[in-house]
Amino acid sequence: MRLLSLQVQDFRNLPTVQLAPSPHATIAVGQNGQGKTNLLEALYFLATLKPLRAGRLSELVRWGSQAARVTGRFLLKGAEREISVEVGGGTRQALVDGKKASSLEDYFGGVSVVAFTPDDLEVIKGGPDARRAFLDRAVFNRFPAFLKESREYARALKNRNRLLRDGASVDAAYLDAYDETLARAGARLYARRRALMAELAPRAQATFASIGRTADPALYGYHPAHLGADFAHADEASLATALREALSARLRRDLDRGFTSVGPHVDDVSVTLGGRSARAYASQGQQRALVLGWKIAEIENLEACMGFLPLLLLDDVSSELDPERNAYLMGYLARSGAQVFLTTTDAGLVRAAAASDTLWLTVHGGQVATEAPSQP
Ligand SMILES: Nc1ncnc2c1ncn2[C@@H]1O[C@H](COP(=O)(O)OP(=O)(O)OP(=O)(O)O)[C@@H](O)[C@H]1O
Repeated sequence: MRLLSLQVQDFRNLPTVQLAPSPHATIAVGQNGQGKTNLLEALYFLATLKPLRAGRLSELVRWGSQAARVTGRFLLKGAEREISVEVGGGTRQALVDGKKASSLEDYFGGVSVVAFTPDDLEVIKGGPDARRAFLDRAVFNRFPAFLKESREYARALKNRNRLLRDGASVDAAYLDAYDETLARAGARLYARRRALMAELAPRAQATFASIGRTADPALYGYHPAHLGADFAHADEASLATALREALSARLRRDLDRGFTSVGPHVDDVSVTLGGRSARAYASQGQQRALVLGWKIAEIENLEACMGFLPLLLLDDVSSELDPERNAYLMGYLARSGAQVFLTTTDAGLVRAAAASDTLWLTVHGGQVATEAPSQP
């Protein structure tokens, strides 16, 4: 997979951007608040249809404009295709080769992206929802059908919660039918997440061992609390049965609260260092290394299992990592041959690692120029 060209219009503070990225590294340099992250966000939005950080779609449209548009021309399995996304009036429209996409599968068709931003530290420091979102992004990259499957689960959950809020008037038989649907959809999500973690955790643990500078091993795990010891081997039908039982066991409580308290939507990923919670005990630098281990594992895993490297977006990562880990990351990226977009406020941090075919961009006040920053 390779991005051949990118066009951005009225996305955040970027009025117009048109560029042909390097097949390897494209490095955007600029002071704080100039639009570097916005450029990465435009790419992320194109590749996922999800904002990287905005809560609402309307935040993506340049102030004073009606709509934003991002278009990318990709080389995918030897064929070129163009995908575009338009946002306006709070909705988004996905286009393939200029026509409305017939389905999300048609739109994505092999485009995948892995982003690494300073906010990713939330995966260690933040709550379960941040880790779940992180896990699900990786699952979606690995198993594109997961997008549809997680939507089905979200729909079933919404319906059940609506019913629970009706409280005493709920017909038990009616609720049973909802539980059946929810348990089946939930079991699929468990199985997808479990499969991804089985591939990814050993790789992430190995990467951490080489960058963590500690004898303590890292462990990344996914094990929903109510699913018992045989979660690792249970088939999907057994997972659905277990979830159904958990839903029944908590029905009273759920009716009181008006929402469903068990299922993939409340799961967590555990990250431990030397057997202790990384959130409570790992240093800031170790936490960064734990996230870096995960990201590199994700890239390696996609290449091994899907046969292509994702597009990599690295936002201001060089200032987050110490020189040794930074050198490790740059070395890894150069060896991997991945197509990378990288932002930095200080070109000096990445100049030494930049190959001769690097495309340098200078970002200033939303204007993106294809020129190298001057050497100090
Ligand atoms: N919808 C929008 N319309 C216009 N400008 C916006 C919009 N959303 C954000 N901005 C502006 O974009 C700028 C921030 O850009 P961005 O986050 O890309 O900065 P950056 O270059 O990555 O900076 P840093 O190095 O601080 O992370 C801010 O000036 C902000 O006001």
